[in-house]
Amino acid sequence: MPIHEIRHPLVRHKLGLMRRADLSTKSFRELSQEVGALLTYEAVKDLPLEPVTIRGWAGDVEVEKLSGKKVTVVPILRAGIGMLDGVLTLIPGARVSVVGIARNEETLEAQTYMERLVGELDQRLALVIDPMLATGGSMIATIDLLKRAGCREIRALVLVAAPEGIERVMSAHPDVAIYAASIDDRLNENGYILPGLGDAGDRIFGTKQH
Ligand SMILES: O=P(O)(O)OC[C@H]1O[C@H](OP(=O)(O)OP(=O)(O)O)[C@H](O)[C@@H]1O
Ligand SMILES: O=c1cc[nH]c(=O)[nH]1
Ligand SMILES: [Mg+2]
Repeated sequence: MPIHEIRHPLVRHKLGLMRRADLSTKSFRELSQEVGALLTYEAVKDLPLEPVTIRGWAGDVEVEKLSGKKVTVVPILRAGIGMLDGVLTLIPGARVSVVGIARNEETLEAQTYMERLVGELDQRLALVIDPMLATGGSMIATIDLLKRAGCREIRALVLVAAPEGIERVMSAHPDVAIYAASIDDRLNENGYILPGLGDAGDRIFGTKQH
């Protein structure tokens, strides 16, 4: 499955604002939601529709409505929460499956500490959301557990992705499409994305140590 870098001017502008080191927590949070919504718009552009006839102002008219594809949004704690409301703005009826994963800052290994999935996963499109795809460990662990739970249709939505992480996810899960607002240059020696956004969880939750 391909990687989609969303090169829309609104996405590029908003992501550019997020890269400012002195951006407030409030603005970083708002922009995470906005870019999350714009990524969603792209990621679900093939949702199935069905025709339905309704009574319009000049008589009957055939319109299209979503044919009821079930969706679950899967925020990876913590930072994925920062995109959740943006996704739900466009898909308000989606069920939310929460996965808690923290990266060990020394080994960079993803450690799962919580898993609360909704039902009927075999019938749902899962949209996994996390601002950062760095080594790819957290995303792979999430996709692994969704597949173990029966999910067959999974898409990953991230604000920034590193080429190293994209490659790992694509080779572990070639069926999963990735939607990114930006594919950045590389990882640094601590596993942070360059130029990146810094620690997205800290910036969304305001836990950054000064
Ligand atoms: O691709 P990876 O190398 O796995 O790194 C990316 C992960 O790291 C960050 O989470 P972190 O572990 O810092 O947790 P947090 O969201 O609770 O801050 C980020 O939100 C991703 O989940
Ligand atoms: O650059 C990075 C890498 C992992 N997690 C983050 O929050 N930022
Ligand atoms: Mg963090």
